[in-house]
Amino acid sequence: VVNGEDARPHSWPWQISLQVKHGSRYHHTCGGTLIAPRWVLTAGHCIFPGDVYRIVLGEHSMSVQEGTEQIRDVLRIVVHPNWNIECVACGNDMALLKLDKSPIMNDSVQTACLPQAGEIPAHNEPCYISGWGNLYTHGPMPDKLQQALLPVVEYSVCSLKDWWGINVKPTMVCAGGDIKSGCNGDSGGPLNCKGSDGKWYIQGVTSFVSSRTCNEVKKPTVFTRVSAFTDWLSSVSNST
Ligand SMILES: CC(C)c1ccc(NC(=O)[C@@H]2CCCN2C(=O)[C@H](CCCC[NH3+])NC(=O)C(F)(F)F)cc1
Repeated sequence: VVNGEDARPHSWPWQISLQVKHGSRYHHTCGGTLIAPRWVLTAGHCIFPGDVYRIVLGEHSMSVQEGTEQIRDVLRIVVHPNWNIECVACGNDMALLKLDKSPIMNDSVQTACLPQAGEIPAHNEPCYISGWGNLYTHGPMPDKLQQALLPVVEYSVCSLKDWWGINVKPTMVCAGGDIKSGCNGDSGGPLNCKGSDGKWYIQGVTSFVSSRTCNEVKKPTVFTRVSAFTDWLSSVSNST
């Protein structure tokens, strides 16, 4: 997250760290969201066949064992059938990970709310991106979970030719577009938007930013729009 701030610890209790095994050690590779006791939602582009993953829940500082961390193995990975790593502009950048067993739900680990099917976040709706992605392009990873307020940019603006043009689809959500943005390592994490009921809904899964610089003006962070995939999400997470 570029130009964000330390999140209050565990204030996004559905945020997870997806970690990949290299040799004998695991390291953070993507964010994700706990959407059901045994299911984590992340980005399709975070998943590489043959890699071994684990999920860390209740995390805040990567360097401090706070005692709130819970680690789970991944039993099954379901990447969206229409995700194509060669075409991030085509969308469908989503994957579901089934945990070997449910984490203990507490103040540091909770499931997130999913939006209604077809619900479109309004222009300028205040949403927060959260993640342990780079603090700036080619910059370091933060130790503590970061967050930044990214106002939603409606599709009619985000698809303008000097914005994302045809690279953005209606199955995506744009947010930000000035000095704050997601950055590499925030992939797969949530776009947290407060509903009129005061609850936080996951309206997006962090998908892409400008390949020139994470916080390029008129290149908002682009998210997979969760409300376009509610049928797929429930069909998979209700399967065995
Ligand atoms: C739509 C198309 C023109 C396009 C637009 C932007 C990009 N961005 C990028 O490639 C930049 C550079 C590093 C990774 N990256 C990204 O945007 C990667 C997804 C890459 C998937 C494709 N390989 N996502 C992230 O870094 C993010 F934002 F989710 F945290 C790639 C393709």
